[in-house]
Amino acid sequence: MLRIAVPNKGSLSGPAGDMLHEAGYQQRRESKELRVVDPTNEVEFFYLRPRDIAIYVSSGKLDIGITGRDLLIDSGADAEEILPLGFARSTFRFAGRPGTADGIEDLGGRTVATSYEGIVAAHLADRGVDASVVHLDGAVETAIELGVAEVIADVVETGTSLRNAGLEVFGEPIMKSEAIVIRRSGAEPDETTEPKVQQFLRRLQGVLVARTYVMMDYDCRVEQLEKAVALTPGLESPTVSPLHNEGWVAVRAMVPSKEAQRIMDDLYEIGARAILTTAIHACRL
Ligand SMILES: Nc1ncnc2c1ncn2[C@@H]1O[C@H](COP(=O)(O)OP(=O)(O)OP(=O)(O)O)[C@@H](O)[C@H]1O
Ligand SMILES: O=P(O)(O)OC[C@H]1O[C@H](OP(=O)(O)OP(=O)(O)O)[C@H](O)[C@@H]1O
Ligand SMILES: [Mg+2]
Repeated sequence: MLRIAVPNKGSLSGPAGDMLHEAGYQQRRESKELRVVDPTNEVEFFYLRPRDIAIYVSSGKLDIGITGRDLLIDSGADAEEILPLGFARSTFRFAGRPGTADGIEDLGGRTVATSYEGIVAAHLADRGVDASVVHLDGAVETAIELGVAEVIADVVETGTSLRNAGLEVFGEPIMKSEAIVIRRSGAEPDETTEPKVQQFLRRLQGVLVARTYVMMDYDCRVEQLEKAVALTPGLESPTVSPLHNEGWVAVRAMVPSKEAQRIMDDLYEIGARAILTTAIHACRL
């Protein structure tokens, strides 16, 4: 059985469970379950604290795990990213009261509060800045008002938490993060688990593609086909079928969902008709 670590709480937990469910895996029914065995797919899921997942995976006790890129780097664990998953996107940044600092070069001799001590200490050391780092478990924004630190380094998504605390980001972003699949670094591919790992990754990739692409169908005149195909090149190449009406063809291709409306407008402009899109529920590329 493939042994997989899944976040049990926090921002990663809900979307990770949804993605695994969409990929056809059995998931826990209530949030207190620690382990789920999915015998059909020969997979066992362990629900663990997101921060601990890289440690379990690097120890080799679990084959792969889902965590945040920032958590992986912060842990310093010997594990590597093998697939980005596109959710729990955030940026890790310095912030303080307006006017506190313009960049990292102003942080010498000051105190930075953070839940990601590993990332912050390494970033400061890389740039030769000698600042103290105070570790806090969460609600780091409040550390400034309460005088524990002058500066914080934290996860920023919408910026609402910072605004509510009267803080502003400064300097370059420290890193960009999102949910990722990880495995032990430099692990020798194992004959029995490797095919299962690859199947798991293909399933998740299928979900990512189904979420970001739609299927587009339309009819167009043969003379317009080259222009139409340039607008909808598809992943390999579009399917083109003859229509009963001579001089017309039907075209079918996958297009990025974000661009679907613009592509439909452009196709209409060059004379394509009966343009429609349908959702993709699952796929293997
Ligand atoms: N508001 C957010 N938007 C997007 N991603 C976030 C957000 N807050 C945290 N993350 C991401 O979630 C991961 C941290 O998960 P973790 O469960 O440790 O903290 P959390 O989501 O803040 O939950 P909690 O603080 O309730 O324990 C990191 O990868 C981080 O980048
Ligand atoms: O930019 P925003 O959209 O406001 O999101 C970022 C905030 O979300 C997380 O906090 P969470 O609610 O998890 O509380 P925590 O600080 O205690 O972890 C993170 O630590 C930031 O504080
Ligand atoms: Mg949090």
